[in-house]
Amino acid sequence: MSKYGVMVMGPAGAGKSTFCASLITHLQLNRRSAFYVNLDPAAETFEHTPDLDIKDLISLEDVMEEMKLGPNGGLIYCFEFLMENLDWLTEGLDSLTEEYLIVIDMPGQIELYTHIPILPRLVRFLTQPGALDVRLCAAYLLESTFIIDRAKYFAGSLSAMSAMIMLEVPHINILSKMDLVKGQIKKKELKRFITPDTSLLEDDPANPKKRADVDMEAAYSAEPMNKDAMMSGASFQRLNTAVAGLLENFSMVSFLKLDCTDEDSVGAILSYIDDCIQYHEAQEPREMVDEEADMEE
Ligand SMILES: Nc1nc2c(ncn2[C@@H]2O[C@H](COP(=O)(O)OP(=O)(O)OP(=O)(O)O)[C@@H](O)[C@H]2O)c(=O)[nH]1
Ligand SMILES: [Mg+2]
Repeated sequence: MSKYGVMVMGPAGAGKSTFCASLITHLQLNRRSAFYVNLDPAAETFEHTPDLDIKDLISLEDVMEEMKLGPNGGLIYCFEFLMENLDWLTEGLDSLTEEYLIVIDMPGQIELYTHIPILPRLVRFLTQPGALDVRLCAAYLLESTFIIDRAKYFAGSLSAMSAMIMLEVPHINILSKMDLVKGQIKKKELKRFITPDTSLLEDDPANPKKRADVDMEAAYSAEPMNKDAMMSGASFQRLNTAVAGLLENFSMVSFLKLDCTDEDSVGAILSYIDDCIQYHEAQEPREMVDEEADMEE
């Protein structure tokens, strides 16, 4: 019997835990079963108490103190420890039926999603047929305020693509906190950020080529004079163009929009997740389940 789940990932502060909480509330309101797994050993407060919490296995505080590690090294240590104690996950998840949506809240350290091979191993373990066999969807959150700074938006999109390629499970990318940009940017303009491509750099306000008030000779001259100039200099623009071109060529990243304060928005994302993992195909018709329960009584 398969299980169904979503792994919520993304950089620090992207809104992962808030999304997990809104998703669980939405599932509960719709009479669906959720199982909340917290894999962030640094998380302290929760809107919904986790059903399974990595802190019961290992504490980041203890690791930092005993191993003399900083928060990032400590987190990697915690994940390595988790990988050596996967029975803990098996025991926690084994009895779940296909009715449940397992919601996994991940930490925000970007190292986890880029160059350390722990996550692919964890995902392979969770999805392994014949074992836990979780049909897993990865949801990668990026904060929508990033779109104001094109360079940040492309860097974030690149990390989303890197996670996508690394994990090899159905994947959705989400621009979170849409309520923060809705009033500030026109709808038509917002639409352009659904799929990252090089055209977004053509009218980048930070691109000196596009700014009449910038002395072009100076902007493209050899050495930047200060940090701001460095972030808008010619080599930086070339780098951004290359990154944007890469994203366009791969044509893998596109974003769904999420506003956690809006129930419909959370519901729409849940529909995408359900489709990705074919959740509904595995469910018995609800009426039949209810009837059977009535007959047994
Ligand atoms: N306006 C608005 N704020 C949000 C939204 N989602 C999250 N936030 C805020 O963003 C901040 C970070 O949210 P979290 O959910 O803790 O983010 P996270 O990705 O879990 O953070 P880490 O676990 O530390 O990486 C909090 O102050 C939230 O209240 C949203 O949809 N709209
Ligand atoms: Mg969090």
